[in-house]
Amino acid sequence: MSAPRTLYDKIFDDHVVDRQDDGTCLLYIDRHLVHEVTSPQAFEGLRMTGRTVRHPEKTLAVVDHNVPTSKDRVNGIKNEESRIQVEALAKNAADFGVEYYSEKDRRQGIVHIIGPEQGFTLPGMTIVCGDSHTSTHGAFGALAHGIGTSEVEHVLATQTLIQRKAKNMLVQVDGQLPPGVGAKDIILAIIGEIGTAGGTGYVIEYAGEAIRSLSMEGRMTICNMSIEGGARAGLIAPDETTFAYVKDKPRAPKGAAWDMALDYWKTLKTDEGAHFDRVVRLDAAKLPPIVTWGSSPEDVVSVTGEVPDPAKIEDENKRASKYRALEYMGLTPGTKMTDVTIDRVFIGSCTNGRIEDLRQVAAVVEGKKVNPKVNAMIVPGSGLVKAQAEAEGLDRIFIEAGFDWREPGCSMCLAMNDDRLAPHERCASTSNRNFEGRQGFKGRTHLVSPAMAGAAAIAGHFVDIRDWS
Ligand SMILES: CC(C)[C@H](C(=O)O)[C@@H](O)C(=O)O
Ligand code: SF4
Repeated sequence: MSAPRTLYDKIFDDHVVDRQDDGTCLLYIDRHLVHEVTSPQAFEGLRMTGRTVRHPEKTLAVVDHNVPTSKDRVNGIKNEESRIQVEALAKNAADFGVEYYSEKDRRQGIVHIIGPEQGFTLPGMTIVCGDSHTSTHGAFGALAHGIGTSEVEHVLATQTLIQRKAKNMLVQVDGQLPPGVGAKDIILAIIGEIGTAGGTGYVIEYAGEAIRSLSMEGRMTICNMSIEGGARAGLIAPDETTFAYVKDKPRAPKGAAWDMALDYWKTLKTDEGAHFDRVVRLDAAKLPPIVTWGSSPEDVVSVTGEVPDPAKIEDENKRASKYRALEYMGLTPGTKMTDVTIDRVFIGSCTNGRIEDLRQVAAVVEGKKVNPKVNAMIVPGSGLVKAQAEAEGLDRIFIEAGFDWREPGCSMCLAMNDDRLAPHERCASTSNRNFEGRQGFKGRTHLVSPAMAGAAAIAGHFVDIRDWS
């Protein structure tokens, strides 16, 4: 009998092409997603050395970061820098024979949303993209992580990647979530617990009753933010929820191939007694809705709590950095989070731009009006999410409430396109990063769940969604 292995061990082992004595491995890569920001030099490198893309059919390219989210984008992208990057990807994809979704394609969207939608993301696979939130795809029990541009070139040319094995961490979330508390609150609570460096050197497997009860959308929200907890990848073992989501997706296996795939996918779980280098436990039943107060995703507080006082932090450097965060955010210790007013709301991103997220927002805002002091936008994560939302009439609910209903893209998750905060504007955002300047120069970001963002848009300040009616 071989030693019991974790899910991560199994997927890693199944993809090793070569292992050196020092532990350096060459891993086979099953799927490569490409976007416009981190691929131009990679394609240029291939061109300069006269190489081709080794497996174009295992590569999928899409524009997301730079595309405007306004309706008139079909008439061309006005911002020159953005247009150049978008045009470069279109050309590179055509030259190298890679399938490409342009901003005019209804399948276009954020790279981490379209992979799963197309069935390009499947359990047991190794998946890479020149983007840190590639960890999202781990929700399917795939080993998925971000890579740098030189690695993008390496994968394009060889369909392999040089890797060292990471350590195993188990995050066990037991119990059932209370009403109004969701996947976003779980992952913010985990990051609050382990810190943004807590996962460094690990691949995290999320397990436990609360994780099992989540939809694929919720699981993607969790795995998406693994990188914010310092881990390069997060994993959730595939189960019936996963298989039901994947079935009949355009690129999912069909017929006999489906049956064979399913037999394999069912083996993708951590063996009884497998070793984890670190175990973190959380009780879902005790979780409140969470809001970040600072400029790091670990700066979390319950919505019923107050802006914390850094004076209580022992470590001098940490204390100084939290004072700086307070100043940047324009907040005073002791202020109740529900007294913090907001100027903007951003609902979207690869963390929370999927159909279930939008349904949660609709349930909260239906029949209500966005606070007149708030500018609120909803950006579907993909063209297919948008079409689904419109088929369900969610767009009507949003528009009638006074939300701006946009075209798909990364949008205000990061200030790389026209959607951005003005200096000092305060935003309730469903995205994953609240770093200084992330949503615009001097912009102030508070990370929250979709339901909490919807409620904040109506109220004009943070509210405890558990009291919402
Ligand atoms: C632009 C890209 C390289 C970046 C990432 O890697 O994550 C972006 O998607 C982000 O969320 O900051
Ligand atoms: S939505 Fe945000 S986090 Fe996701 S890929 Fe785009 S910029 Fe990165």
